[in-house]
Amino acid sequence: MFGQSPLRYTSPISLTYCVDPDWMPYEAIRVGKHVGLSADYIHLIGKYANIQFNLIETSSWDETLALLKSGDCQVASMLNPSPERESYLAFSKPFFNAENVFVTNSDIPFVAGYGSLQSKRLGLVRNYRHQEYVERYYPELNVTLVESESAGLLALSANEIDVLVGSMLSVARHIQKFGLNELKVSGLAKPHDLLSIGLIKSQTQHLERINTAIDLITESQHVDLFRRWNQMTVVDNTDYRFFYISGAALLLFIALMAWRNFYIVRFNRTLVVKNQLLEDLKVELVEKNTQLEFLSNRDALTSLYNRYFMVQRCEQEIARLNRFKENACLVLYDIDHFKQINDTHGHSLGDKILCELAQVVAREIRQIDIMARWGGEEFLILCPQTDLVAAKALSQRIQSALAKYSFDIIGKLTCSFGIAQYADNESFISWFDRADDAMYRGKKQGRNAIVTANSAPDIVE
Ligand SMILES: Nc1nc2c(ncn2[C@@H]2O[C@H](COP(=O)(O)OP(=O)(O)OP(=O)(O)O)[C@@H](O)[C@H]2O)c(=O)[nH]1
Repeated sequence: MFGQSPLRYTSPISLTYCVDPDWMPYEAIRVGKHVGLSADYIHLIGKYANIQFNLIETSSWDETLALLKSGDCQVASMLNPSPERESYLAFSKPFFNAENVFVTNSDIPFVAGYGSLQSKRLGLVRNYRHQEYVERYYPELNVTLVESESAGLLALSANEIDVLVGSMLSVARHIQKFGLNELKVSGLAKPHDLLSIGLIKSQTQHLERINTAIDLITESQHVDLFRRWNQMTVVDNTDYRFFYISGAALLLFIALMAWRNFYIVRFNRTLVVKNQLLEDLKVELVEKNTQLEFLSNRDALTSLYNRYFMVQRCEQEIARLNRFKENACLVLYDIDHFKQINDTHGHSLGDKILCELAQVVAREIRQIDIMARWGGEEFLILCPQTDLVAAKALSQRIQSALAKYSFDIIGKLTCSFGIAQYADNESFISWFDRADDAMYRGKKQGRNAIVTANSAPDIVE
């Protein structure tokens, strides 16, 4: 898998090295053999730098660090620089970048950074660079040290800690390996890993040889190695039921609102039409009522007030007269020999003559006078604020108007008039009867007469 590269260093050298025995996929010792990503890099760098790396087996990272400090191990195959480590190691160029992550149980949705972990139990691998980092920058955090990332993940699973910091590739591998599916990556943790080779200070002269070898590693070789050791499977444990239910509820709500809106718009339209209809009906009703009022008060043939209305109006006038002690007269007039007109010219001409007469007389009376067709060819005029002299003058005016007027077909006609002035506290019947009596006396006395009726003897003109 590794391509051949020009060897600049012909004189071979030999160095002892140590690894983290439990940090897969970065590195580990399995059956006495160095395996993992750093094993491939050490092999490649050794080949390019002409260095024979001899593994010294350790059982923990602590032991590895102790052997490096004592000088028994001359090289650390893969580790991050840190201020503390720089006191006894020189570091090569970084040859592998990796993310560090916060791992939690799935009930913690997101970890924004160390600052958000105040109330949490934070797990860190003993002597990993993060311990040094947290002690320096976040000394207030509640830290629990674990022996390795795998031990930390098991502690997290057993709820002994709330959050563990580890390298993305290794924790992902351990989660898969142990089937810890309730755990998940909840955020990125600083600092970012820049993995290098560490050389003890007494061997610093070989650093250039190692850095040159690192430079010879091509991009495609880096990618090959990454792919070989990164077999991370992303397990999505998100419970989408809530989203589906919320989405369905939202859609249902929107549909209900749209349906409601549709019906409100339709209902409003119907309401507008119904209201218009109601308005039209109201107008029609007012018209009909006006018509009805007119019809109920009027004579259908002549359009004069009818007897019913006249009786009511006279009763009102009587109430007023009794209170204010004013004069008022009734003038009752009847067409002379009307039967002959009907008999000679027919009933329809008789009707026409009645209408013409109503118009001729209406022109002669005052605005405050009220005229009604009392029945047949008989008419009654109520004259408020009028004494006998004025009523007589009115009757004469009508008489002269008739004398001048020429009716259709028949030419001239005359009427007989009976006049009665209202007497204090008199009933309408009594008042009318006196006028009626006067009018009939006029008939008897030869017709075309104006006869007054009062407490004095009747005066015949
Ligand atoms: N055309 C027509 N005739 C009517 C109407 N109402 C009553 N008459 C007629 O009026 C006539 C009244 O006749 P009479 O009561 O004898 O009175 P007259 O012929 O006028 O005689 P005097 O009143 O005594 O002068 C009758 O022929 C009725 O039929 C009507 O609405 N139209």
